[in-house]
Amino acid sequence: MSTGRAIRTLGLVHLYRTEGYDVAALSGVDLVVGAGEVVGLLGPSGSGKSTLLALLGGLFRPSAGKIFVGDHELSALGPAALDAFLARETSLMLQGAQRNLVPYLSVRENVVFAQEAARRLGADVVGVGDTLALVGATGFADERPAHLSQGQLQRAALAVAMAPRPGVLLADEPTSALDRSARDQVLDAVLRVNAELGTTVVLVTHDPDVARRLPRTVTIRDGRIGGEGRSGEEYAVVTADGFVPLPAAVRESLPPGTLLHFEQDGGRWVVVPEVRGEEPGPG
Ligand SMILES: Nc1ncnc2c1ncn2[C@@H]1O[C@H](COP(=O)(O)OP(=O)(O)OP(=O)(O)O)[C@@H](O)[C@H]1O
Repeated sequence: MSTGRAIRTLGLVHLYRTEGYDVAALSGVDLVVGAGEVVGLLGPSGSGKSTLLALLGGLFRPSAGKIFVGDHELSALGPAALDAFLARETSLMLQGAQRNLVPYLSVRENVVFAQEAARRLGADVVGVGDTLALVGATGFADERPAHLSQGQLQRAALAVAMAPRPGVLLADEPTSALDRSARDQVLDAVLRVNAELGTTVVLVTHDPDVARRLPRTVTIRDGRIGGEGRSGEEYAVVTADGFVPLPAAVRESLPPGTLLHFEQDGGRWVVVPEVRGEEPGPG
């Protein structure tokens, strides 16, 4: 049985360097995901979700900041040690299930292929049949990707991701473009992986129905953490440098430049906007 690994990022910044200008995809993300937790990453298109997931999966290194998976800081590992660590501990399901599968191999052969690659890098892998059964892929294990539905492709990609029994599963929109029944089957499979193996899961989604089934969601906005949802309750999150992004509804009623008082009321903090006209005049 695999043991989920905790994830922690500190001041994560990522710039894409393109010809002529740089794009700041992440501008300081401090995120803690507990071992064995399931977290959904939400946010508008272009807010930085895929970039965050790719950095957690070691696809590329951050421009600044640190990433810890379990006790290891990824940027402190050299290339060979990083490859071996990621092969054992972290699986990244890329957006678009087919990108995770070898097209001329059956689902079973894809899982065997992934296991062999992981074993060469030191992973302790278990039987293929168990992995296929875990994600509900036994019934189409001998089919090639071209013969599978979109939902089956996602479960096949999940089987490949789980082949090395990683401590962390990262999934980029595994339920997008699926009908409701296929979406529920994929989400059920991901949640079963978490429940049975204790794998830590971070999953990007745009789907409010998927988000509602997750115990915790983190919203990325403009490359930062813009808020969190816990069992349906929405929260603002204080960043490591003391900033609090205002929820969208609050922002609409507080234009830029609004002055705020923070007043203590028993055990609570109350935020009181300065009423216009009460500012002290000159002299
Ligand atoms: N390879 C790249 N080169 C240059 N800019 C990029 C690259 N990849 C992403 N970006 C930019 O970085 C920002 C964050 O992109 P990212 O794909 O992480 O967002 P996202 O929240 O996952 O979006 P979506 O929901 O549309 O997938 C965007 O402004 C995007 O245009």
